[in-house]
Amino acid sequence: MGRPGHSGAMDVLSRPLADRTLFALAEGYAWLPNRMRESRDHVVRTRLLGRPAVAVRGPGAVRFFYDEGHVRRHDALPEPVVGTLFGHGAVHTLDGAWHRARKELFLPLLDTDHVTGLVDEVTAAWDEAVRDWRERSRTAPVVLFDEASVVLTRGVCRWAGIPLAAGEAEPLARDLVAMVDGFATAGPRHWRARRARGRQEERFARLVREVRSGEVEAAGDRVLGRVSRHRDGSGGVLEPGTAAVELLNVIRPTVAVSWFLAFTAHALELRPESRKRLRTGDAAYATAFAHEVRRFYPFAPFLGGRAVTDLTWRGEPIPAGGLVVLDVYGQNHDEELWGDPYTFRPERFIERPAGRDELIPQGGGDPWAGHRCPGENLTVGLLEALAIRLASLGYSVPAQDLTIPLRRVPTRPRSGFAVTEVRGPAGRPTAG
Ligand code: HEM
Repeated sequence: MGRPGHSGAMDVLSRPLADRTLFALAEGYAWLPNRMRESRDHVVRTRLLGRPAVAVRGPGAVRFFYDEGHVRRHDALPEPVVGTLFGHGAVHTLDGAWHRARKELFLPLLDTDHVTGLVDEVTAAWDEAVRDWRERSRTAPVVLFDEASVVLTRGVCRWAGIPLAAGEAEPLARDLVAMVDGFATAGPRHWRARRARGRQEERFARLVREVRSGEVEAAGDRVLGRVSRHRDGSGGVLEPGTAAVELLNVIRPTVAVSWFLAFTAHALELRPESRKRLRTGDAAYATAFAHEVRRFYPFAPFLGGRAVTDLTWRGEPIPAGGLVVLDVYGQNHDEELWGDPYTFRPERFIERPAGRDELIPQGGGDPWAGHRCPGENLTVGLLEALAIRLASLGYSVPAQDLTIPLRRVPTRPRSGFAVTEVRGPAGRPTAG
C-alpha cells in the first residue's frame, strides 16, 4: 500500500457530470482522494448511482454530514450494499424516531462492561487457538486472517449468548467474512455474499423464534435476548427476519475485526519497534496502536446519504435528494489533519488525542444521536488486546504476497498473512 497516485482516467474524471459509479468501483480507495486533490476546498462535485453527488471532507464536513436536518439514510444506500453488508431493514437505513428506537438496541455495546466481556471471550478463544496453531504451523502455514475470523466468531457468539454446536464456528465465520468481502463488487464475491446472508438470516430468524417460544434460553442482558425482545418504533417486537438482520449487525462487524488483525500483523512487520512496546503491555501505547491501525489501513472508503432539502456546502449547491458523500479514507489520510498521513506512527495519538470528528474509520459525530458506529469501543478494545497478544507471539513469516491492493474494496494483505513455527505464550504477557 502507499499513497494513492493520480489515475490515468483523469481526463474523463474532469468532466463533472458523467456518472462516476464505475470509476469508484474500479479505482477503489484512491478514487475520491484523487478527485479531492484536484479540487478546491475539499469539495468534489460528481455523479454517483445516477444522482448528483457532492463529496466532502474534514471535521466541519463531518458535522454537516451528521446533521439530521441535512442528510438522511433512507433510500441512500444502493441495494447491492444493503443486500450483502447490512441487510434489509437494518438500523443503518433508518432515520429520525425509528432510527433512535432501533439504535437503543446497540448503544449498551459502548459501555465498558460490554467491552470487557467481549474482550474476555475473544482472548480466551484466541488462547485456545494458539495452542492449535503451534501444532499445525510446524507442517503448514497458518493464515492469520482466516484464523482470526474463527476466533472472533467463537468469542462473539459466546458473549452474545448465541449457541454454536461443534463444527459450526468455521462455516459461520466464512459466511460472515463473505458478507463483508462482497459488498463493493459485481463479481462472484458479490453473489457469494448474498448467498451467505440468505443462509444466515434464515438461521438467525429461526433462533429468534426459538427464543420467543422458550425453546432456547436467552438471558435479557445478552445480545440474543435483547434483540429477540426489543420493541421497535411501532411498539411491537421486530419481525424475526429484521431481528436476524440486527443480530448479524453485531456479530458480522465483530468478525470484521479480522481485517484489522491482518493489518496489525502487517504493521508489526512494518514497524518492528511497535512489537517491542506492545510486548511490555503498555496500555496507552496499545490504544494508540489500535487507533493508528484504524486510521492508516483502508476499510470503509466513504459513506453516503441523501440531502433532506436543498443544501449548500462551501458554496457548492446540493439539490434535495442529491447524494452527500463523506470521504472517510481521504479524511483519515488528510495532510492537514495528520501531517504525515502515510507514515504508520501510533505515537501521534499519544502526542495529541484525535478529536471526535477527525478520526472517522467508523463514522463521525455522536453514536448516541446519529449513525456513528456503536461498536467503536468494542473494536478498539479487541484490537488493543489482540495486538498485545500477536506482538508477544513468536512466529516466522514465510515468503508471500503481503501487498494491500488499493483497488480492491475491502482490501487486505493478499496472502491473508501466513505464519509458520508459531511459538511463545498463549496468554497475555507480563513484561518485555
Ligand atoms: C471492523 C471494525 C468496524 C468498522 C470498520 C466499522 C465501521 C462502521 C461504519 C463506517 C459505520 C457507518 C457509520 C455511518 O453510517 O455513519 C458503522 C456503523 C455501524 N456499526 Fe460498525 N464498524 C466496525 C465494528 C463494529 C462492531 C464491533 C459492531 C457491533 C458489535 C458494529 C456495529 C455497527 C452498527 C450497528 C452500525 C450502524 C449504526 C447506525 O446506523 O446507527 N460495528 N460501522
